[in-house]
Amino acid sequence: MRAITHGYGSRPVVRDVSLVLPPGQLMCLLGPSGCGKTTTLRIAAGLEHPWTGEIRMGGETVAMGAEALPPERRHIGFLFQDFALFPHLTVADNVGFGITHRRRAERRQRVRAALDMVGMAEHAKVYPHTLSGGQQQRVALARALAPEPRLMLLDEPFSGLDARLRHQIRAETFDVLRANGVAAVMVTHDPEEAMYMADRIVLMDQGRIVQTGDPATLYHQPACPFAARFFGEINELPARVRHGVAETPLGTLPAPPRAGHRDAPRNALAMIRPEAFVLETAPQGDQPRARITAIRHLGRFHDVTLVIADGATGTHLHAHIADMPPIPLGAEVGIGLKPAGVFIFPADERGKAAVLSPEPGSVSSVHPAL
Ligand SMILES: Nc1ncnc2c1ncn2[C@@H]1O[C@H](COP(=O)(O)OP(=O)(O)OP(=O)(O)O)[C@@H](O)[C@H]1O
Repeated sequence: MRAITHGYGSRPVVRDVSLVLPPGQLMCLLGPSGCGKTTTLRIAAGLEHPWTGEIRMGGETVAMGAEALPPERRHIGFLFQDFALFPHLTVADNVGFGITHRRRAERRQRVRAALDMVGMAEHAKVYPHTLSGGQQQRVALARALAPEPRLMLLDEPFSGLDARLRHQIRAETFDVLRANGVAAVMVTHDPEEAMYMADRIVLMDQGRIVQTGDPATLYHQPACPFAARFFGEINELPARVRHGVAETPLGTLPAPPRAGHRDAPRNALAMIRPEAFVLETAPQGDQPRARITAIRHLGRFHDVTLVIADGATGTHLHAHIADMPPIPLGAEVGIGLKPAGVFIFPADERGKAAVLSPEPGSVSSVHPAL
């Protein structure tokens, strides 16, 4: 997909999007509601004709300008949230629905193979209403895979399922796609789901691609404040950068060149993931300090609220501490930071507006844009 722009009426909702999906890989389009994920998927499917740009599949141009191959000739499988199986057809007939043009013996063999893939072969003769939600989802996956598509498109396929089933079905879907080497593009607004499923995540905002990369890159090297915020709660502090060093309320931190390497100090934003904090019970010398005002045990870690003396009200920060030392509420601790969870951005980068705290010097941790 190259330089695709598309919209509804005169309003563009997908802007200059280019994507490359290597064979057998799973790509997730991730972003907040309305950012253009589904429209991008529909363009790939041939359900929307892009205003501009080109789409190629396996070396063949399937859309360019007014010329476009219809969806049924693109050899694409679909799995959407409302995967509606046909209630009056058996499981086997549902799965065979998209391959009725093939010879009978071949069709039977494909249906059998597709049901085997998802572990539903023994349910071939029953009707969908006798199956659980998870089983129905497996049948829908088998139906999508039966025609041996060269590409699978999945749009929030697990969002109708409750949390436990969702985890199970997404793991099964991932295994089936992987085992069969099926290339797939999946739309989700859930960063955790994208990180679980994707070889490559494409993060979108307002119709544009913000960042593309493997899950670790997006989490550990966010390209902008929006990308940093999208993957979870993050603390935000004002900073001033000069000569590659950021002055923050938590002391000086190294800053990348683009955050400010000129002589004149530049306003910047320091973003700190909660898990980047290290608490020192015996602060040393001029080490930055904070007071502990709340400790909540959340299973895998403690959520610790810290207040640093910064302005009249102090600044609240949230730390996630896996091995919580025995520290009483109200104690003062030294603050250390693991560099991998600290990002410094120029204050004028995208997302600047959200940098401002609701009240001067108050809560500066921000929840993901879900
Ligand atoms: N058929 C349509 N006609 C007019 N506007 C549309 C149509 N489909 C989508 N839009 C608008 O285009 C924008 C992008 O929608 P799209 O469904 O692609 O986003 P999305 O990222 O998939 O969001 P969601 O997760 O909420 O589905 C939204 O503002 C949406 O309201």
